[in-house]
Amino acid sequence: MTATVFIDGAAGTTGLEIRERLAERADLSVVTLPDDKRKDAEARRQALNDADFVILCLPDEAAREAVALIANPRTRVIDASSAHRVADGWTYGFPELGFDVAGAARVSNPGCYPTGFLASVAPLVRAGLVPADWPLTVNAISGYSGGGKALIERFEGDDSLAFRDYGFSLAHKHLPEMQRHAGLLYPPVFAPMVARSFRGMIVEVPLSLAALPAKPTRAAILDTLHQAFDGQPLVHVIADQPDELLMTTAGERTDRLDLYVFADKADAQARLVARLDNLGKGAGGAAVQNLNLMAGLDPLAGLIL
Ligand SMILES: NC(=O)C1=CN([C@@H]2O[C@H](COP(=O)(O)OP(=O)(O)OC[C@H]3O[C@@H](n4cnc5c(N)ncnc54)[C@H](OP(=O)(O)O)[C@@H]3O)[C@@H](O)[C@H]2O)C=CC1
Ligand SMILES: CC(=O)N[C@@H](CCC(=O)OP(=O)(O)O)C(=O)O
Repeated sequence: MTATVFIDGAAGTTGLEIRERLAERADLSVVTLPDDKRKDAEARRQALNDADFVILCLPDEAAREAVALIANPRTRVIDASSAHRVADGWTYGFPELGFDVAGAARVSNPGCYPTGFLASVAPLVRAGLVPADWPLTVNAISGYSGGGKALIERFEGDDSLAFRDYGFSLAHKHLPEMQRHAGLLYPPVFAPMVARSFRGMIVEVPLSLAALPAKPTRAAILDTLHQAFDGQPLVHVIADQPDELLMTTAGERTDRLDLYVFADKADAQARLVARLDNLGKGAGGAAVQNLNLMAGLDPLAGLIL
């Protein structure tokens, strides 16, 4: 019998992305609620407990409520929200970093910005090239779909809005997962921004190589990243150093995550740059990848490479 997958929050930005990736699948049966029932607690309780897998594409509070509604011990959960990313009993849904997603009953999808940050930084901390107490910073730019329906409406309802700089409280909700899963003593200083592009994301970590105790070269960093992601179909370590990286207003729909390492000729400074689609490996693509692994299906089914 094919496994059933209930998408809670299927009418939202991430929910729609997941539905599209699962639309042609014969190896899964997708369940969604009709519009007049999608926020009805009883209808959701039933769908949550009837499904083999549920994917939560909800705001954090609604995701916590959904988990509390599940009484069926066989129902396995993938939560796209930030409610459970450092919670006990949950597996962080980043299989390329060694988390055992396939065997997990509760999987929390990484945030979009942390996906880029962790891919660049976690292997370097694990290899001892960046010490756990190093004061890292992250500069990142997201397509406006990263803020869900509300931010899409804001950008698409106001042509004069070009760019948004935010996160000035220095308490962004992604900091705990960045710190925890990179193995850092301190959270990075995080400067997120939004551009007038529907989708797409660039996450950049500047590094003073000369100041680091291990004084790593660009070649050593590339080698560490290559080893970390060798054979991973979604994560690509790119040895080239292009002059520029561009985002278009529509953005590219992809589940790839591309990692670049830029450095000066003397290996004194570097910029680690991750490029992804916030709705791909940053959300919907990662959810489908994790679902494939948990259900023991073709790991790349439905993904956009
Ligand atoms: N957008 C992105 O790039 C990423 C998003 N995420 C996370 O995924 C989750 C969903 O985000 P996103 O799709 O962007 O958000 P959206 O606002 O686009 O969608 C959220 C959906 O949840 C619905 N909803 C809200 N409350 C309830 C409830 N109590 N019961 C049932 N449905 C409810 C909303 O209904 P209505 O349509 O009526 O508003 C909406 O359809 C969030 O936790 C977000 O942080 C994670 C990574 C990246
Ligand atoms: C552009 C924008 O507003 N982005 C969102 C994060 C989107 C996201 O990744 O959601 P998760 O936290 O569930 O991962 C923000 O900064 O709050």
